[in-house]
Amino acid sequence: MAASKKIASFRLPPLPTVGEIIKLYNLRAERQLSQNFLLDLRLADKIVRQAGNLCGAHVCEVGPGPGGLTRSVLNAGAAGLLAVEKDARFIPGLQLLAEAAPGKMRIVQGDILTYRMERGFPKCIARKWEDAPPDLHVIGNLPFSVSTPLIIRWLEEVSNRTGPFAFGRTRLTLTFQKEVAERLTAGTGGKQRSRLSVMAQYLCNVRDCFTIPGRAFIPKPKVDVGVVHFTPLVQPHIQQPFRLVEKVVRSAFQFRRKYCRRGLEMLFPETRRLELTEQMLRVADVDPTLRPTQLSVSKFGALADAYSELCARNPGLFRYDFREELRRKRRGQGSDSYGRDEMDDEEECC
Ligand SMILES: C[S@@+](CC[C@H](N)C(=O)[O-])C[C@H]1O[C@@H](n2cnc3c(N)ncnc32)[C@H](O)[C@@H]1O
Repeated sequence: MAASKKIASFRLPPLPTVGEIIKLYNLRAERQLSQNFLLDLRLADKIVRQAGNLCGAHVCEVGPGPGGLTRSVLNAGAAGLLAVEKDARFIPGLQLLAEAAPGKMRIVQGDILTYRMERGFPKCIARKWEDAPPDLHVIGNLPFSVSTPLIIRWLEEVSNRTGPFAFGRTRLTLTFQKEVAERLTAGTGGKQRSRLSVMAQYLCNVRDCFTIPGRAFIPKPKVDVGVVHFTPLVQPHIQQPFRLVEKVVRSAFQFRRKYCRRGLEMLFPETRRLELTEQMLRVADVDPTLRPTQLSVSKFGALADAYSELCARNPGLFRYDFREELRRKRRGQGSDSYGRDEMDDEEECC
């Protein structure tokens, strides 16, 4: 009890402000690296509060940059902070923070896309998947170009219980372009409902915490920023391998504004397309005239189960890729109108 109180009351000693650190080390934001810094420490505290109680917790901060969020994590009483930063220019400023919080902070200069987080924390903090989440949090304000591929990778790792999820149901608190945050949290029938909504929500409890206006960052990005919190579910809503679920969901959203049947057809080779699509929809009890945005996660679960059953009965079906078939057709017959129609209609839905 006394120990946790001591941790809770930790405050960083007086330090140069984030703005002063930026000046001191000449840390001009690199536009091509989409660097936008948060200087307002009250906002940084607000983001960090979304993670929950960090007293005595371990935290991996991705992309600490000049250290605004880093200060908030340390002041929230984290026992151990691992900061993974790609840009070497930020390391001296981060070292200043590490010295001000002795024994609490480690800095890794590296790329979060390749960093092996399993190795970053002591094994003793791991919890069983069914238990409460471990005292490990991932927090970050990353460039949008990194946060979207990263969340897709982390969702796959949730399903495989690897990476940060080798320790249990590790919680994530991350920033995204506002529109992506809305997609991640959009419910069935919602305007922003997309592939990303289904993939995130079948594996995690996803919470859209709040929006930060772009003007809060320096330099100001063109869009506002959404803070999203993820807690992996004990039992995913869909009990099929991640790659299979992704294939079904991706196909359904291929033609976002059309009946879901239209996209799902692309799971099957042309010769058996209508027959197998009809079978899948019947077994899954899904109305073929619903739009993909109108399908709930449980309907996607029924579709994934039905598709898995069909794959078990039709060897080689899972490997079928309609794009390959299109390419073959094009090579054989030149560019045919069927192929062009298919590709023109595709939409970016992630
Ligand atoms: C949008 S800035 C935010 C900086 C700081 N967290 C803040 O809120 O002020 C993104 C930071 O992530 C770093 N970064 C970008 N890509 C990264 C990657 N792949 N791995 C680790 N850090 C990365 C950038 O160098 C930069 O410091």
